[in-house]
Amino acid sequence: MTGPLIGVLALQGDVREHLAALSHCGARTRAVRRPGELADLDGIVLPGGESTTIDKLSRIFEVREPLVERLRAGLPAFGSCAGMIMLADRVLDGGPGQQTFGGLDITVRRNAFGRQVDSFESDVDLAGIDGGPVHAVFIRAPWVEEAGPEVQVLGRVEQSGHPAADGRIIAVRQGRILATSFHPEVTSDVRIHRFFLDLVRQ
Ligand SMILES: NC(=O)CC[C@H](N)C(=O)O
Repeated sequence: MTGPLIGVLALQGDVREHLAALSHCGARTRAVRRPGELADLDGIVLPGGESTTIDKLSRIFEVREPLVERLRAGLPAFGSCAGMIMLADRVLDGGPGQQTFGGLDITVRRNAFGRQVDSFESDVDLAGIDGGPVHAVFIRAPWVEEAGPEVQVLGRVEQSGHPAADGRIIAVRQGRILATSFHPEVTSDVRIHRFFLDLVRQ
């Protein structure tokens, strides 16, 4: 049996880390830069990086429109950090003219944790992820400020040592779209990638 074919949008960001985690979990992978590379994908990962840059490059590479269409048509997707921003229908504190691909009925706030807690790590319990909390790495991360009725909240920051961060939504799922504020791809814990592959196979 061959694994599902998962693309990683490879315009900017931590593409290699996602490719490695997906391969480790048995997926076939493809770095995606051009529209034609979307054709036969079973799912796509939008990496962490810089959402304003990914937005601009997606238009320059003319991959934005076909990707938005595939997402609307139900292509399963997982976005981490900047990838979460790209999947959000609404962004607060976006760059000038910043656009997203959309797909998740959420409002995200960019760089939400602010200067005091710019980057931090915290153990978080996530619904649907067995085997104990996930060690979450946040790097100038967004949080989910509002989530629509179809969105399942999978996790929040708890007891991080940063009162301003505690209680904030940092992992969500809507149908077969998954997003985390943090970067599972920079740790050796592949449970979230496995969870995504289970969504793809559903
Ligand atoms: N680590 C990240 O992906 C940071 C996201 C970045 N702050 C953005 O706005 O896109």
